[in-house]
Amino acid sequence: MIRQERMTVVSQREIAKDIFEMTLQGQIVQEMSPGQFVHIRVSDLLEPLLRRPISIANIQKEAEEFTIIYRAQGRGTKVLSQKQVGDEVDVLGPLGNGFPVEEAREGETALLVGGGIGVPPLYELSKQLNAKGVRTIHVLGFQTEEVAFYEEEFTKLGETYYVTDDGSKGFKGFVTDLLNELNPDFNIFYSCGPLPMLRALASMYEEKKGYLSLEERMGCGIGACFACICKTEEGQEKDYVKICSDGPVFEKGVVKL
Ligand SMILES: Cc1cc2nc3c(=O)[nH]c(=O)nc-3n(C[C@H](O)[C@H](O)[C@H](O)COP(=O)(O)OP(=O)(O)OC[C@H]3O[C@@H](n4cnc5c(N)ncnc54)[C@H](O)[C@@H]3O)c2cc1C
Ligand code: FES
Repeated sequence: MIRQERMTVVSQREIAKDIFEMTLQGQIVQEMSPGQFVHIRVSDLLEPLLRRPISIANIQKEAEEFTIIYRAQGRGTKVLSQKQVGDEVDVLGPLGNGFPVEEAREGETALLVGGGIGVPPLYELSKQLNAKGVRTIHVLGFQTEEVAFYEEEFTKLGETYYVTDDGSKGFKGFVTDLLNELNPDFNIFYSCGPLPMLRALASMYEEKKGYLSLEERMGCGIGACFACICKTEEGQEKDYVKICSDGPVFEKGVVKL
């Protein structure tokens, strides 16, 4: 069930250049699953008015806490990065349909491919896959070393590779270049990141089962304003989907990339 709650900031730290990790406490954590997102009103003032959509990166139900990882780039996310421990934040969520963890079976291998600020939702996904006995391989792409994060966290969960545009950390190039070299053996893939990366993966692994999380500019976040519509591939039930309420995660082949 979608709810609006004033959640309390329990930690906030900069984990890479302009990349912040914020943990919030509140009751809606109980409803969260990997790949879903929250819609955050960053200020009680009139400006900035629109909420910002941010993925759920880590869920700790017992403590009623969840974590987001976000890049402070524009007006809204910069305001968010100034919040202090004890401040309250207006959160709407959890929103959307997340990654189907049940599609990977115990003993199978899942390939998780992330790019930039598409990496955060893969962390909770990997935790839940590992908890049910699925082996995970993580391939994480960033522009440079200074904006890369969570190496220790992902490495604890499975085989982890970093890829940077300039080679400052790990492999130099695109995640697809590394995947061509690695040629990993896996049963299913999950991915979140920039559209060109998702497009390249979908055509590279045409014969595999895969799920892609899409990012689109959003208004309401709950399916009411049509700000986030995308065309579907031919043969689909609907001609378009709303990323916020039908997604953000779709099976490969549903949305025209
Ligand atoms: C489902 C979903 C999950 C996301 N998860 C994350 C995450 O985990 N971490 C993270 O850093 N970012 C994430 N993003 C992107 C994030 O929402 C934007 O970077 C952020 O809204 C930009 O706001 P701003 O205040 O920095 O920029 P501004 O330029 O001030 O934003 C102006 C307006 O444009 C919208 N906007 C700008 N860029 C984007 C974008 N790329 N996607 C959607 N709306 C945008 C904002 O929501 C706002 O309404 C996600 C986006 C979506 C749709
Ligand atoms: S953001 Fe309003 S319909 Fe998706």
